[in-house]
Amino acid sequence: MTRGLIHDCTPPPNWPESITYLNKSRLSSKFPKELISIISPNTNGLFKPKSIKKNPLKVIIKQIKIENHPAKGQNGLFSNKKIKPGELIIPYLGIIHSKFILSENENEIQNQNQNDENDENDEHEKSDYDLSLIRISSFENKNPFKGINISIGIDSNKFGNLARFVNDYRGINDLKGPNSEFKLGKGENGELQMEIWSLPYNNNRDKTKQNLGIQKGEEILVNYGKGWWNARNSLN
Ligand SMILES: C[S@@+](CC[C@H](N)C(=O)[O-])C[C@H]1O[C@@H](n2cnc3c(N)ncnc32)[C@H](O)[C@@H]1O
Repeated sequence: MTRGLIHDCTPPPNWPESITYLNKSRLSSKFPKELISIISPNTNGLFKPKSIKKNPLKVIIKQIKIENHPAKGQNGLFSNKKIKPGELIIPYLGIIHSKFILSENENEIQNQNQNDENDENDEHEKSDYDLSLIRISSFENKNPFKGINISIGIDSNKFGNLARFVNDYRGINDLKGPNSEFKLGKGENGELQMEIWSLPYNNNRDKTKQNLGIQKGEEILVNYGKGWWNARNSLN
């Protein structure tokens, strides 16, 4: 039962009952207001993303039943229409959160912040649905917290949209590689957002082959990056 979950709008078919469906990202309740203008420079210190439109979406959630698929039994993101090379497939929505990474000489602040933020940081660090949005180094002019490095991420572990179901190509399409990629983009109100795009170039080993885009029924596959897999493998 979806008791207690307040979705932004009616979730798409096959949406899991325990996850809140979003049509725009939300800020974590602990997100510092000083950082809002960095992720949303045009909205006078407020975070006001527009809802994503349903109609242009060309992707669906499907449970994976393919025998030798490494994520068999889980869900994946699949195209239900042809997607051209270099096309925006879907923005990656979730909870936008921040983490202070303190410089060596800032121990005092580190201790002050530890109590309040540890629980939430832990939650996102353990999430398999957390992506980095932007990092701001301690000496950048736009950094309102001088001497502190800031990492802003987006986590769709408990709140998200279809994009949270994108799988990595490893073990699925090793020869061809990914057909899509994560790219930093901007929403309608100029807010930073992570997006999934079809690859604009030919990723096939055979470079004489033309990139025909993603065919109807194909799984959308990205490269999570070696760092993502190394961090998980070292935990096993
Ligand atoms: C962001 S989620 C992707 C959606 C997930 N399949 C689901 O149903 O919620 C990341 C998780 O998907 C699985 N996954 C994604 N790509 C994979 C791959 N190439 N091989 C094995 N598992 C994969 C892993 O369990 C990983 O922790």
